[in-house]
Amino acid sequence: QDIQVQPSPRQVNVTGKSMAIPVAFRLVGEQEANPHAITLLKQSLGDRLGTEGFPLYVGEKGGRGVRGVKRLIPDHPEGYYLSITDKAIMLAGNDERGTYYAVRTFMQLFHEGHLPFVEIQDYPDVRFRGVVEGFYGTPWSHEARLRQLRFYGENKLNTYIYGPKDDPYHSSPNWRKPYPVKEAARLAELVKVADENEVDFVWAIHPGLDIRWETSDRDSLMAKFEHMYDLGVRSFAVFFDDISGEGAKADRQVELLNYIDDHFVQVKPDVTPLIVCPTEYNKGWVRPESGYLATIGEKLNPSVEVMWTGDRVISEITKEGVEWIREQIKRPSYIWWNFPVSDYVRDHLLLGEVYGNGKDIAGSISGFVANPMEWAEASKLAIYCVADYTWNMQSYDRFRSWHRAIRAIMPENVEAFTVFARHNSDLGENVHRFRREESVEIQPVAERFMKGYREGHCDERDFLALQDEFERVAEAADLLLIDRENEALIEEITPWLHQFKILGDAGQEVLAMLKAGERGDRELFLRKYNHVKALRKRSYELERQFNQNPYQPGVKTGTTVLQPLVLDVFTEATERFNRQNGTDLPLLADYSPCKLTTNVPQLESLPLQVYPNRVHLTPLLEVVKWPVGGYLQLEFDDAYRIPGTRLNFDVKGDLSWGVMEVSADGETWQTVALTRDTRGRLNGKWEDAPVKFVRFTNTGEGEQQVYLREFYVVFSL
Ligand SMILES: CCCCNC1=N[C@@H]2[C@@H](O)[C@H](O)[C@@H](CO)O[C@@H]2S1
Repeated sequence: QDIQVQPSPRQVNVTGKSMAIPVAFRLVGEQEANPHAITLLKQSLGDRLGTEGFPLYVGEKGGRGVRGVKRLIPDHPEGYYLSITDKAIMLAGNDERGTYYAVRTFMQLFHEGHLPFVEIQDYPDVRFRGVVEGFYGTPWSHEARLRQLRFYGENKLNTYIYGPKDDPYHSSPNWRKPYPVKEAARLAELVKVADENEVDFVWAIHPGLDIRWETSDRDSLMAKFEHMYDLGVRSFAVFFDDISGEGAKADRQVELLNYIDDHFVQVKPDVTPLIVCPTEYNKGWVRPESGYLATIGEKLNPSVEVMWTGDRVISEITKEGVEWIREQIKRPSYIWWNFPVSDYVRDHLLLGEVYGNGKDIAGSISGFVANPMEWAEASKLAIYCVADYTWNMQSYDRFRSWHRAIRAIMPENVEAFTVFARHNSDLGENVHRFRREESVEIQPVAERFMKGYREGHCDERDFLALQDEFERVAEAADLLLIDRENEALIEEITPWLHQFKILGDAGQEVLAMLKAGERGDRELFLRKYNHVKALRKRSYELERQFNQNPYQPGVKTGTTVLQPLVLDVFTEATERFNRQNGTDLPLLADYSPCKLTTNVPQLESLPLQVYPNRVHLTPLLEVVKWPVGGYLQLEFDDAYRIPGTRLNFDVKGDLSWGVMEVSADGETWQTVALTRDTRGRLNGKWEDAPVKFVRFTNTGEGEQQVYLREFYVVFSL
């Protein structure tokens, strides 16, 4: 079909003919139709809309204006029937939202002064579709949220769940308190703009960190919901994720949730179904012996929606997986998809395609919301694709959707943003071992070229292809840095654009270095060598200056193919030069003086943040279950003194179950005395003979549940 509608409609019949856009439309049905749909029509048709001209019928099934097409309207929530003929235009919704969506589709049919004669019957696969602002880190700004809600209206997403972990009035300590006046007014404005864009604004509460199972806290929660209801909120959620202890008890949670459902949701005339985030929210964390999910499945009111992230915290959603959980909770699950969220790989941007989820899962889920990055505008790439996928799964095409998302978000710089997004999509090593494709087109060329170069021949065609790619990288960075069409987006990604420019330059220069080496041109080789070293230093300085945070500070780009290629070519060319000229030009420092071993499942692939004299474990956001005998060990490349070490597990009790030890040989160990400071952190040091190993072990009687807030070791020769 030559018409481009986002998301892809279900059933489209085009006749191939079209008509010039009428100069005037006679609007029929204005009084009865969804007012937001009428407002949208007026915005897009302006003064062409009036009481004279080409007939334009709009309204919900049963309305006078659309009486004739009643049986053509799909009988599904949010469904609509649209037809354009040389006689009239019909925009007929199965319900109010359907009418609104018919208008959204209609607005996309205007093309070069013409309207195609077309008949569309359309409705969404998934009932609740949208975004959950549920990440750790800087919550989105008010302006960013307003832009998001309008974006959801354009893309037929009907749900925005407000649940930023770092909002103290959403979570502890102030979930019991009403919002201060200013914040309350902003939330009220968000609700209003959400309504205008036919988006349910779902306000979530996260009480589990300190909730007491008494009527006083239950009443506090009900009062808070009433306060939010007064602000205009009509959709509510309770999050019990990422907690341990009292708050994690299933029967207590169910008792509270059923109470809220019975005494609030079901008694209010206009509140949508309650949504809950269970504590066991992915299959990897299910403990059958706990009976947690069984309690939810059997005792929680069937009208309550239960969220689920899949087989793991970060995972692709499969038919098998959603059918499994459906059995457990005795209802379809409401998917919280942890993509493009990057709060566990904060130095990376996730701008790649949306793929890996089944196209056959619609029958077993009630909702699908994406948890985005703290970078609101940059998250729109994935959100656009999720809108397409959840509306019409069968016809979803990951590349087509991604490419149309880029055109929608950066119409003036499609090529440049495509290059940038293509090389900023993988996460790198991370604790969840979740990876995404990156640099897919150039990867085979890079691999083949490097293999050939190592074997002594440099394939000219591949060389030129790589050179061309690095030139495009450098060009894209500069074009985007001066882009003014989407300033909010450029502001978010500027650190990564600077890093991308350096990568493009470095790529071209290492290839020039290689050529100079092949030609035996020492002087040129040394010039290029020094330039690459300088670029590398600038790259490190960017890393230290931008996007600083306690988790993954810094700015990474092209980490899966392009950066390793630059490093490989540089290393190979420099080693050859040193051999040919008897020189000892240093290589680029990229080794790590320390490696981690552990038998704690959740810590297995935990990346380390290595600095000149300190090594940090990447803090974790989730609760870590630390089994008896569980240990975490750092092995250094040399023997060092340990002037300081610090750990913070954010647990209330003492840490008598744990012991910190050091060793020179990995055989004999000495205990390090730890002292607790005023903020509950445990500090220690080892001033005796230098050691190569530092480890922490649970020598207690039972499994411990801790937060890995901070764990670092200062080492020095
Ligand atoms: C079933 C839905 C509950 C999901 N709750 C989650 N909480 C955390 C989120 O705040 C994080 O952004 C996410 C990614 O780190 O991990 C988990 S996913």
